[in-house]
Amino acid sequence: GEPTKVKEELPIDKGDLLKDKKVLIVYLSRTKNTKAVAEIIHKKVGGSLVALELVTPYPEHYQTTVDQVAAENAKGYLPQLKTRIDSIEKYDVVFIGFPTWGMQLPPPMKSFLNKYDLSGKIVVPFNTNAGYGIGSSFETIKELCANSKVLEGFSTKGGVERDGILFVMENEKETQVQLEIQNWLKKIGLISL
Ligand SMILES: Cc1cc2nc3c(=O)[nH]c(=O)nc-3n(C[C@H](O)[C@H](O)[C@H](O)COP(=O)(O)O)c2cc1C
Repeated sequence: GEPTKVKEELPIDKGDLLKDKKVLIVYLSRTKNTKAVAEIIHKKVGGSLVALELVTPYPEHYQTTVDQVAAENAKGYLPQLKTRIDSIEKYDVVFIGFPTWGMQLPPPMKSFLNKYDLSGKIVVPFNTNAGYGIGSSFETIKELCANSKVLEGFSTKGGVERDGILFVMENEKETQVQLEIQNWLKKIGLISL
């Protein structure tokens, strides 16, 4: 298949935890809210930005996708990833971004964490959701990254696809989320300004 697209950004003001560290930001996004959060983080910490893609994408139809995800979660099914990360071992800090799906970590992220060994790395979760929160997703990351240092994650309200509200990361919401991300990255020691 075609190679995975990786966007590169230079870091601006690395905090102590990021000095001499290589950053990877991997995210899953259907309606681009988590993607927008990933891009804000990328601007602030630099590194490589990668969108997680599947061999067989989920359907366009919302409820069909909800039902498929529920079935996959029930069976522990791990969908096959199209995305391949070149030499995961070279990264020290791995951001993991995803929407809440069925109050869980989405199956593609379970696939990612099953496929790539993040032992010894710093793992940083981030999330968007329809207002019902992160569910069990951050806990699942801790379980699947038992040998990583999992930092405090970031979560914000994104779209509500069920109600036809898709992308919301613009105007005042975008400005607000930029500020929240700035404060969060500072709090966990990844940026200094
Ligand atoms: C299959 C599916 C299941 C979802 N389940 C939940 C949920 O359990 N709780 C919640 O708050 N939002 C849920 N949502 C809404 C998304 O988490 C929310 O719209 C998010 O911002 C989407 O991120 P994205 O734009 O990066 O795809 C679900 C969305 C989809 C498509």
